[in-house]
Amino acid sequence: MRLVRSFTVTPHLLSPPHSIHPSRIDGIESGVAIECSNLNYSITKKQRKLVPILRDCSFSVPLGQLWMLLGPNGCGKSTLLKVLAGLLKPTNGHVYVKRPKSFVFQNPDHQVVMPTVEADVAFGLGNLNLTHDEVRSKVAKALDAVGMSNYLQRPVQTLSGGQKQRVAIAGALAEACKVLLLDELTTFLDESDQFGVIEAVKNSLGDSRDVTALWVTHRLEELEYADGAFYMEDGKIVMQADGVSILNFIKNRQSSYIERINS
Ligand SMILES: Nc1ncnc2c1ncn2[C@@H]1O[C@H](COP(=O)(O)OP(=O)(O)OP(=O)(O)O)[C@@H](O)[C@H]1O
Repeated sequence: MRLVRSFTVTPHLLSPPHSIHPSRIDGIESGVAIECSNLNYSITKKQRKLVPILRDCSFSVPLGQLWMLLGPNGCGKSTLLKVLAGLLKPTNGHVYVKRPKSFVFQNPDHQVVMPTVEADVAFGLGNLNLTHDEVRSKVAKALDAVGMSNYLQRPVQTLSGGQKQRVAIAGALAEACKVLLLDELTTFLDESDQFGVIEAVKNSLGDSRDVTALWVTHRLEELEYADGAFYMEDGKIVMQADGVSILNFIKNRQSSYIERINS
């Protein structure tokens, strides 16, 4: 498991009964890549006081789609993504995420660990007993999916933030990842890098749509790329809909908030 850059979460990190509902193991057949029901996550503070962070979250993401997760600062987006990745164990409720799954971190400077693009994308393939040609072929295919084929021998320190994110995603794809969990990748990026990364994620879903992505963002303009989206507030999923409906919902909420503070 890679703790820096993207990492593929191995099955043993998720232990039933908290993480997999028995009746949902067949989620793959029903066309679902991610599914949560009544998911709660709380932290214990001083004097054993339980503080809820995620409250009764129920939602699903269909296979082969790019979904986005939005909500105000501190509403629980990153925590939810970490629960889906298996980094945090839910307090109760059920989680199903198709495997293998990879989590890509926000900071592009934490994404790449090897000196060249080729070495970095090949990094996770080391234990798989592959021939040199097989590794090269997987690396080439993954870099093609994120539009970075011409960067094979580039030293990673010469890449932009968005290019580093794309290399991290290629690393996950090379490892045959089926679900990408992407935590605010575009926060530190300029506009061209931002849309380069979104295009790369869209392309990563593949022609056969066998990869699914869940993308946490603050940037409303990214919603036009989404097949669907969630809006969270105070640890709850408030709405699950298409990108346009979520966009309108957030804009209405922002307008009524501005009206309230101006009145
Ligand atoms: N280990 C922890 N200890 C105490 N509070 C925590 C812990 N982890 C998360 N929280 C709190 O839980 C809430 C949700 O945090 P989280 O980072 O998931 O929100 P977020 O929606 O991703 O925020 P942002 O958009 O600012 O990144 C916040 O109020 C945060 O302070």
